[in-house]
Amino acid sequence: MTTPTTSPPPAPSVVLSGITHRYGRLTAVDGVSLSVAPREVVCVVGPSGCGKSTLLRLVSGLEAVQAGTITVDGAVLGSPDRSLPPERRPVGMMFQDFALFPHLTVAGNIAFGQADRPRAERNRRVAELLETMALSRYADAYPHTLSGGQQQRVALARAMARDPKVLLLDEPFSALDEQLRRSVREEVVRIIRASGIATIVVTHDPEEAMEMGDRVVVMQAGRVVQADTPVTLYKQPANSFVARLFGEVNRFEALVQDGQIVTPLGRITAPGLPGGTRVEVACRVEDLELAAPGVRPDAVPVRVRHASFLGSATRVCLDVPGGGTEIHARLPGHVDVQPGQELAAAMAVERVMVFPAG
Ligand SMILES: Nc1ncnc2c1ncn2[C@@H]1O[C@H](COP(=O)(O)OP(=O)(O)OP(=O)(O)O)[C@@H](O)[C@H]1O
Repeated sequence: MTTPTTSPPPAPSVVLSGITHRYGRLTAVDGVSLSVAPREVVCVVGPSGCGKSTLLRLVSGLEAVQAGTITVDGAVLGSPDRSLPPERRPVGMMFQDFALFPHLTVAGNIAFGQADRPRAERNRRVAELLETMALSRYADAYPHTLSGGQQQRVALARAMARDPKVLLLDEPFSALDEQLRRSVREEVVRIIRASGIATIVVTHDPEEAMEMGDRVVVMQAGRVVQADTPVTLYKQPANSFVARLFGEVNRFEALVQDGQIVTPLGRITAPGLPGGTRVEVACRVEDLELAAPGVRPDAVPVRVRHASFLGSATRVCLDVPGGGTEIHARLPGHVDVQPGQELAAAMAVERVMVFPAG
């Protein structure tokens, strides 16, 4: 019998280790370690000011590393005592305002920054990228004559022109309107994956991070709170902040009593938690189940406050009589409920999350 073999995961291409960065007295990045493998897309997500862009600026060389090390394929790009200039780093960048040069054609924009390459090699690479991006027929067009999505692809081609080992995208789609954003995003991810380049995408949009990232790194106040696959982040968030980032939740503060947590929606068991522990119980709106009164013994009476039909789902706002608690449910499709209607609500206990009270 042969022993089944699994191929080892690829060695990380870019490795950030122990990165701390201060602007004066403000610590923008605080002890961040992160690695990205070839072919991997890692999304860094978090609220404004949590240090996402600073991380990218450190990798690109626009900021000098103060503490920690950044390597690509084992070679040091930046550390407190060694810093490769930005233009010598094997790093491609596409930033928010992907400013194309208006006076250069599409081909000229892509060729920009390759001046040190022999002309034939440069032309070959430009033609290759034009084809990859489905832009060949626009080679001689000027940027202002292109759609937003096409301009985005030119910017991506420019970032990839020097065959970087690492690609950095900072809020790459924020200039596009909602409709265009989705299709351009899909297209860009397809191109990046086919290229095999290790990619870090910074976004403040959790849905965008889940859609694009093989792994998503959640940052808060300069620190990595959790780095995981989108599914793990959603199902096993490290804390309440991460849980709320990836979807609307009902939250209750409660006390553990005799191995149980008493919530406005009934009791749940709390194995291993000592009595008197203060906890936060979080239940996603889609994990709140509604039934007619009296049907489910585990459900508590609730009253509909109002309901909104959202197309693919109905969001229902409910009162739990007695405690003054307001809760929300999100039910698939169109559900016909009326304000004032009496119902019963229960949490899908197997998916309820319990965190230490903040
Ligand atoms: N050059 C600078 N000088 C001083 N403070 C800065 C500088 N650049 C960033 N900061 C501060 O560092 C913190 C992190 O900024 P950074 O731009 O990395 O965050 P971010 O998560 O990318 O935010 P956003 O999503 O708003 O772009 C913020 O408090 C910001 O005000």
